[in-house]
Amino acid sequence: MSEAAAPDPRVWNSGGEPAPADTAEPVALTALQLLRHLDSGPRGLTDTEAERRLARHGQNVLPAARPVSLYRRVLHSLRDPFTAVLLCLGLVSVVVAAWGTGSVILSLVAVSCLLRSSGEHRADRAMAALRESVVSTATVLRRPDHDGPVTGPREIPAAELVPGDIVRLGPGDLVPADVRLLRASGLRVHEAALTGESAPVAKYPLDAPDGTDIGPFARPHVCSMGSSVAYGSATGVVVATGARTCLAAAHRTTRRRRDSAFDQAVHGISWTLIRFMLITPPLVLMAGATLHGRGLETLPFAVAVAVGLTPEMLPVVVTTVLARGAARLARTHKVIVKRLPALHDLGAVDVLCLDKTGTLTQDRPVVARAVDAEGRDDPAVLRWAGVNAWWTLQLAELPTPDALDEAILDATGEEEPLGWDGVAALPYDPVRRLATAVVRGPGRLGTHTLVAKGAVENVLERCALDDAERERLLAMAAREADTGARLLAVALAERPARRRAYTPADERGLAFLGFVVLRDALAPTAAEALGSLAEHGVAVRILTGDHPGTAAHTCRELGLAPGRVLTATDIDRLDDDALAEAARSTTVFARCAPEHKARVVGALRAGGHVTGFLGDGANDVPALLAADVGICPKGAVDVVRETADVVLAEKDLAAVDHAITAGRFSSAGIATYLRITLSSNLGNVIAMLAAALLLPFLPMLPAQVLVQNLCFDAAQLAFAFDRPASGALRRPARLRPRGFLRSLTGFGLLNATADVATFAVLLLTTRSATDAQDVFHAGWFTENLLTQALVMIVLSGIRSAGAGRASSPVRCAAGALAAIGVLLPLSPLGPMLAMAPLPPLFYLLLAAVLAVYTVALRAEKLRFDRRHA
Ligand SMILES: Nc1ncnc2c1ncn2[C@@H]1O[C@H](COP(=O)(O)OP(=O)(O)OP(=O)(O)O)[C@@H](O)[C@H]1O
Repeated sequence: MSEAAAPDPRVWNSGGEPAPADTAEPVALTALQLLRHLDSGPRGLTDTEAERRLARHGQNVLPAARPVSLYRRVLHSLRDPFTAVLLCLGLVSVVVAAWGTGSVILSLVAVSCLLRSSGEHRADRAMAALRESVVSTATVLRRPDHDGPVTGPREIPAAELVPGDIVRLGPGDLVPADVRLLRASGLRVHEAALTGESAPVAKYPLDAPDGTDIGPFARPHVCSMGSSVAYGSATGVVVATGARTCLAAAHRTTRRRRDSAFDQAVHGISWTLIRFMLITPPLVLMAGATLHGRGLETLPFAVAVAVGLTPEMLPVVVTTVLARGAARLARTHKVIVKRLPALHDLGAVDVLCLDKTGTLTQDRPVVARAVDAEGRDDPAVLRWAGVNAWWTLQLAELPTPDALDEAILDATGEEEPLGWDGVAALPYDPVRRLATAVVRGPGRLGTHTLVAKGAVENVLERCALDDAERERLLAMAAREADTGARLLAVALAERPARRRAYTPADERGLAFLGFVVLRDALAPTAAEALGSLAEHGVAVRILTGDHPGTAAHTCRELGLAPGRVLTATDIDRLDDDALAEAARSTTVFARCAPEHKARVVGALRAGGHVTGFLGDGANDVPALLAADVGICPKGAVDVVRETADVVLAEKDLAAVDHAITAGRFSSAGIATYLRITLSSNLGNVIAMLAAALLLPFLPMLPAQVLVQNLCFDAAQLAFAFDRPASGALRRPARLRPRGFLRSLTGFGLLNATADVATFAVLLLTTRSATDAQDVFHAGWFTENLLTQALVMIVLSGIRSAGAGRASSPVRCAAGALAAIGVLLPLSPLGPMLAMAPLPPLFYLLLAAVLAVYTVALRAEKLRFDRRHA
């Protein structure tokens, strides 16, 4: 194809720019005209042509999905609330000509921005590399050059699609670009990410659409990038890719999530501190003016005290701890965390929702027998189930057999049900829990036979039966299910042949035929993993589409008491509050459609639980989005992998248990860092304010406060490389801002008391010195750094609830901090920072203060551990 004849890039630009006036609106083209317009055909593009189009149109990725440059990242990090406040304080210092304070604060901002952005950049690159291993693919028809034979559909990375490509869509596929439908079979797509509509929407081909502008996402014959196939299948032609899709034009992303538990915690802590930081300078100024008649000259000190409260390294430590935890998890257990904060949320999970099939069982069902309405073996029931499975798959645009269909086809042992021709199919749909094939028998041209198979309740309610007989059959099925069997009901109906399309409304008045009974063995690691999750304080909820009896039996076999099982009908009867209450004590929820799973997850979250959800089917997407952490196996359908936060190599509960433990280690690392930093900072600020009120001179000069801050910040980086304490954490680790900040008060007050005691020692030992102020400053500097080193050593074992010692990076950093604290005032730098050497008696008395402080700190730590055990 010549460049001139290349498809008009605006061909589907319906999200924004109007179509050019001199061309027909492509929306209104017939399918054939559109194929011609795109210079494509039903057999797809040639490989060479596809390559040329890829070079011309670029990769099929949304602009937002492109990597962020380091430069943009630095700019972005200035938007962090701490950095913004520091920046303001630095600028205020410059405005009042406090050059020293201003330049130290601004360099602090620069260093923390650089460290944070380079850390995030590295973490993102590592995450991108991990994500590549779970890249989305598309099923495309391409033909070799020079009219060679068609090679059949093949999988290519979705990013390589070009306009004119012919794609096939099946259940669970992400719609990889904007696609005009050419053929479809029972297709319904989820468009929640585009339109907010949670129910799946029917899509079907229109040969000659009327071109009325009904909005980019409302056209029934077009599937937009960002939607996903709920069920059914289709073949279509790609009309727009990447930045030219309606999704890109509408400036939306495919997923919008609420703040996770982690984001909420960090925001909560940050904003409380920022409020303190903002009220500190006016307080110091007012106190200085009232008590000592000081004016604006106190401002640099006031600013330095506010800076002293900031955990500047928070973003750096958080990013590094989470990125290292995620990398370790990928290396050791092949678990990929796609969103870093999800690692913390994993550690906080206290309820894990699972589906049954494939998680507790192997999802390798085998047919045990087929029985008629009286419970007698009847091979005809299996044969009809085979006809249904064969033709629903054959008539799908993209056949995606599930394990039940495969088991039935294996059991019938026939390549093709002889003599039966497929007429139409209503593919399996998890809401109707039914699949129907319409077939024509040998020599029966005037008759169509509807063969329905599906969940017992759903098939029986479509059968022409009196209530007593229906009840009898339901009870018979329940007895089988109570033995752990999975059941499919099969029913038939004969109808006069017709050309009109079949719809679910035709699945009425069926004649019940019998049940196919299947068995699915337990997953080998499930029982052990359930035990381990229970030991780690994680409650499990089973949300399954299967029969309540089958689900309860499976749980019992795995040692999980099922209690009273709630079904979808029960869930529908409960309002949100009642469901939240019921979800606290119910373990098994059966016959769940996708929205029931999402409602139960939502109810658990509303009840204050941090909830994880493990699923792999397209019907699990709403629940994955509703959960704090969505988990799926690598083999899950595209839309699930795209939606989930955590991807496992296999659907293995043991891997989830490992991931939860890894999340707890990371959260514990961050909490330890915050606890140590904030309690020291809080203690220092309280003591500094007290001293500023009582002393006739400033207790520390602004430059001294800032140098001390810099040293402490640098030492804090060691927490990013802290090794997790040995022994898994036994409880969910969630950062709760209020409780967390409250828990600091004890440590903060102890620190302030040690400071004030030193203050007394200093007054005692330096009263007669000629350079009393410089000696005082040096003494306090030394004591501050020594107490901070002590806090690092004593409190870093806190994460393991009593056990464990500070890891070596933390011990080295604490040692360096202590050395600087003692040596700096004695070094040539001392006089430059207005510090003078201290008398030996001071060191002696300081040692006594520190000894008492250590004992008190250990006692408070024990009390803390006991309270949190
Ligand atoms: N291909 C199919 N054809 C007909 N009926 C089916 C088919 N697949 C599943 N069903 C019926 O629908 C029910 C629900 O299936 P669904 O896939 O929602 O859940 P599940 O696989 O049973 O359990 P889980 O939710 O634990 O994975 C099944 O128990 C079965 O009765």
